[in-house]
Amino acid sequence: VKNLPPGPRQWPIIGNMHQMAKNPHIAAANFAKQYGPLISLRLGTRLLVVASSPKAAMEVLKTQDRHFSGRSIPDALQQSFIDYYFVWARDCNEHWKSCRTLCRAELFSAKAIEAQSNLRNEKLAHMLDFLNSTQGKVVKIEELVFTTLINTLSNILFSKDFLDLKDDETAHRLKFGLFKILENSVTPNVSDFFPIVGGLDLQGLRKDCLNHLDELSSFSNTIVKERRARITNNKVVADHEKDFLDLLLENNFTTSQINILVLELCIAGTDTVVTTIEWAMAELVKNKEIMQKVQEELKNELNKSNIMKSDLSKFPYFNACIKETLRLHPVVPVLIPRRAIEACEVMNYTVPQNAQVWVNVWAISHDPEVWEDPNTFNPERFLGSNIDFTGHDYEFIPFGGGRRMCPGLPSGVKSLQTILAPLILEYDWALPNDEDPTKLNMTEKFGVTLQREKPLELIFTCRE
Ligand code: HEM
Repeated sequence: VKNLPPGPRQWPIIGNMHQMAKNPHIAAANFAKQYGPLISLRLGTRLLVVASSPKAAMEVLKTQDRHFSGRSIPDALQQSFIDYYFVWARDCNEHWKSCRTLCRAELFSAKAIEAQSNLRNEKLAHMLDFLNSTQGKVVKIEELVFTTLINTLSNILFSKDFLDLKDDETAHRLKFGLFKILENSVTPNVSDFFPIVGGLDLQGLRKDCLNHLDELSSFSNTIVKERRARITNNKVVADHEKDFLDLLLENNFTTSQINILVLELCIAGTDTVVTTIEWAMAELVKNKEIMQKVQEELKNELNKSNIMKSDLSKFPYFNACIKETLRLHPVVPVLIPRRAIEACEVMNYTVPQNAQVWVNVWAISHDPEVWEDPNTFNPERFLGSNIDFTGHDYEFIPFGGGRRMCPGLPSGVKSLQTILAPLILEYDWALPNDEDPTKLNMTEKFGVTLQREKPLELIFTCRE
């Protein structure tokens, strides 16, 4: 193809694979410094185009949104039976559209979020009770938050808890399974780079995914079957008692379609929020003055008895801390890769059909030409600023933008606010073994979600 975006020299057969191995978001950011905001790289037979400036991001997510609305299904998810399709892994087809429309109306609209608030508060109260009973002990933040989120979600979907806070083992199994599906689908896979060997599944990722998909489907399978039986027995449920499962059944979703959508929501809606909360808490432990400031802001108006009923979006500094966490630690660092469904022109270059396209949110967030002192956690930068993550300010796009933007944004933000606020207001946090917070290790580990290399552990003490 003529007129491709510029990029580093490509080696025979492997192209640039060896240069992108460990931290591809950082490698791509470094190439962008050398070759410009739109670059091309080759990973085996696959062409990868990376957008790394607000303008290039706008071209991908707005100007050419339709052209870049495709996804490539990772080989690990190419299962032989077609019912196993993840909405995020598919092109914008009819099923994708109906899932998004239904989710938007029934899970993520302002009305839906309001209707979920009692449930959310109930699960939050369980979390705080659990913390009160483990005072002085080391708590793994990811497990605590994961169980709380999964139970909130499973109640919204099915009116049932999936997990028990005291049952580490099942929580661990579920979390591990969800994580493995996600990890397998982004692990560099020879089958993706050289489709000619795809059928061989040389790394066994496809098989491993299938095993986890099967195991995890069993969590929802039984529930779906019971519900179908109830409907067949003509048990009438009042509209206000219907949950998301009732709606899916009314909309003629098959059991496999339901299983996969549930899994999808669990994968997309837990890891992202858990990781962001971990980063936010790590930054607040590390930056004592910021923590004091946000505590003061919340303390002025909130206490144990009114916190669950309050509108948490009205606390500017608290929300600036959330935004700054999403800026400095964008949890989906290169968005979910897009695929060009047709060739198109971007910034005077040609992006051929089927090229994979990344928007390097991490690079934009860490670019000193876009953000002053970009590596410092400084919530103040968002005070008095209109910049928001709604997908229109291309310097700050942690939820992506355009037609494939994260549909779960309202729910994700609500979870971040409702989980963080009581933890900040009601507890003092300390690191285990009297570790010095200013020296807390902040190393990242690349994946679909940019996690902490070392999971965060804290000891909570109730504040008076
Ligand atoms: C801090 C929280 C979250 C962040 C930062 C986040 C970020 C993202 C990003 C960057 C994308 C890709 C967008 C693109 O390609 O332009 C995405 C897609 C998606 N997210 Fe989220 N997300 C979060 C929470 C959630 C929640 C709570 C749910 C649901 C319960 C969810 C469901 C989805 C789904 C289904 C997609 C795929 C959309 C599609 O392909 O059309 N996310 N998210």
